[in-house]
Amino acid sequence: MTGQYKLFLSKRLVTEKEIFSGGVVVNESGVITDVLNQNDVEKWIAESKNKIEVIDGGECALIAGVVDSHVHVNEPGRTAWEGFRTATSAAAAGGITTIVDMPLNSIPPTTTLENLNIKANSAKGHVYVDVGFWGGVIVGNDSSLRELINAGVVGFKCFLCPSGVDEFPNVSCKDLELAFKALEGTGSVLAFHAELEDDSSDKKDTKKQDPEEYKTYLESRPPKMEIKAITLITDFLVKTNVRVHIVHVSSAAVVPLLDKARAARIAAGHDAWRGGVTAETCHHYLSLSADEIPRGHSEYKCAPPIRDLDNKEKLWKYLLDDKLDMVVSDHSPCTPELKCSNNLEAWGGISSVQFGLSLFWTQASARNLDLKSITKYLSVGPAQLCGLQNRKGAIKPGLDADLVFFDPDESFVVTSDIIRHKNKLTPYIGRVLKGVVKKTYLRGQLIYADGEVIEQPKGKLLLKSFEN
Ligand SMILES: NC(=O)NC(NC(N)=O)C(=O)[O-]
Ligand SMILES: [Zn+2]
Ligand SMILES: [Zn+2]
Repeated sequence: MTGQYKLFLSKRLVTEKEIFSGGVVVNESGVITDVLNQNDVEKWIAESKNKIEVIDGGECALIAGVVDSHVHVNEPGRTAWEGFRTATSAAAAGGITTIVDMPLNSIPPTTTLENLNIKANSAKGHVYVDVGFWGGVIVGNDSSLRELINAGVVGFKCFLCPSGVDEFPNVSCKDLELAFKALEGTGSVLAFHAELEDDSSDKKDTKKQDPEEYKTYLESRPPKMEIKAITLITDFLVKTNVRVHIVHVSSAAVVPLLDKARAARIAAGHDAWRGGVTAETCHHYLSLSADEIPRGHSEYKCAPPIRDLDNKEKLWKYLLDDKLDMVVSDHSPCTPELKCSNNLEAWGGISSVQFGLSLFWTQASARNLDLKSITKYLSVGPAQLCGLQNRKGAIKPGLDADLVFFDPDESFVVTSDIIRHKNKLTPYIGRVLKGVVKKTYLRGQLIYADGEVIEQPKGKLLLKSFEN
């Protein structure tokens, strides 16, 4: 075999199962060929007939690149909110090697093959990390779903309540029936924004309350809205074999309902991962709580909302009990003027893609979790959701060498000059986070080093007609 091999060394190499001193061998195509323990490293070097470049991270942990399966890039159409260059350079700086773009907020939305191609063409040549794409299910586009699958979308997102943008209308039960029918047998996944309007009489009239207080917004979207949505979805689950995923679970109260639905599907012999019923939560729900949100600061506003401390602790418990499958950013930025002090009127969405890994590690390390938790919840889980498990998400032979040298013991302060998102507004300004990304590699190639993103974007679009 000719060609340049790379050998990445670390005293703390993190696989799905172990942390040990060893090395990762990467071939000239950027694929991992071997994962070696310390004894085998010496042997491999001695016996290798290949030219080898050794990249020694020393005490820095070597982890799999993070897969963030929930990112709104907004280009084209709302490029002032976020674009491919800025979002993917923030991702690279944050140890993320794959993002998956959500189908809404860009214009047009990713709801037809033509629209997907428009989006992919605006991304092409401008991505520093690999980018996958979600399609959207909206009113009346069921006939477009199969061709979007054939083009390579990872799955579909739909809304059960207004999405915040007119061009992405929420679906009714009738639309869902058509969508499930179109997706049956494809292996694709339908992801739900699971909030359903609650019209019960005991709902607080938030119009009479101070709109700058976060509590006012929080009370306008009670856990009941999430429960109602999950109840509707689980009613569908008995009628379909399609994989279902719940995005951004906020209320811990829905987790037992999902668990029950999953158990029923598994008992019925459903052989998809997790019985085809999966759920994610987000860094903001695991890092923040409603009581710490200052008045008039809508950079904390997202839907569903950040809830109280007790809810946050329950989400952590469910995550560690394997009742939630992954943690993602739901990076959904906008221009500063849309983040006004009125929490009822401001845009709902939190910007954070660059900080997900360190946000998670700040919390996880304080809870005595080890580095394998990062791989499990931030890489393996999202990769599996998106059908990328044979390419992305872990350090093992056959997968892309998407690797990060990460110092888990060092801390940093979030300041606006280090933020690479297009708009710098984020709830995390001034916070001290634990865990610093030193270097990020995509398919074995350096894409970020010590504060600098390497020019010449090397990312691929994970679509059939755009790869290579
Ligand atoms: N239109 C949006 O970007 N919505 C997003 N906004 C949030 N989560 O606040 C989402 O994922 O629902
Ligand atoms: Zn959503
Ligand atoms: Zn989102």
